[in-house]
Amino acid sequence: MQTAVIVSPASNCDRDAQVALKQVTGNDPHMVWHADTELPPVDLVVIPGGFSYGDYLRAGAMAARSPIIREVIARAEAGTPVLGICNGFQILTEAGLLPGALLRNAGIEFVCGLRTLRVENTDSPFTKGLKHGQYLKFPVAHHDGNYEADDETLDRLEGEGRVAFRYVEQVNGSARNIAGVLNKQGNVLGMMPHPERVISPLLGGEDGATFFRGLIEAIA
Ligand SMILES: NC(=O)CC[C@H](N)C(=O)O
Repeated sequence: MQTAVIVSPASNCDRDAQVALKQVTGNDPHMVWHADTELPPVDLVVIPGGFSYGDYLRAGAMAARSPIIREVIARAEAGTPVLGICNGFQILTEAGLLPGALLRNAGIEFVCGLRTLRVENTDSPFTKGLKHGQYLKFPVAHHDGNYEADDETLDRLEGEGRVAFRYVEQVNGSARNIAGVLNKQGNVLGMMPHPERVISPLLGGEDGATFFRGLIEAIA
């Protein structure tokens, strides 16, 4: 099992993603710089959290135009699973791989801490190992996590089962408490909460390890 983590200037969860992937796959992921134009053959691409390009213009807007993202889009279209966490989710919407946008949190404040999510989809590689209605506790840490899309898009996402995770309480103003969404094919997931930060009791929880184990088993 080979994986890749995309690293941009001011990514800050790339090391966490690297450690989580090593823990579940046994292999070191390829750390791929944003300016690279090619990805090695991999079974999974992770775009980690952070403040790529200082969140300049809009969070994720500049990283979405990085050379490597053209290759990520090509892989996603060819069916490779792509996971965007927090800033990675922002990059995926800015790159057009996922619908909607991540706006400034309602209330303007940076939100930080463990939040509970409910699993809403079990029909994608990312969620196959989970149970519908299962609760997961993942940390959030963002100022632009307020997921918005027009009503037609939101209804379509709901109707097609593409809401992967929902917060059980209001966290940042997100429409319908959406915490994570899938693309139509189910091989691209964007989520604001951070599973890579809870992969051991030493880090305050193991729900992230459960998430990554399920994902790796689904694509093995
Ligand atoms: N943890 C992160 O990835 C932070 C995401 C982001 N740039 C924000 O604060 O909205």
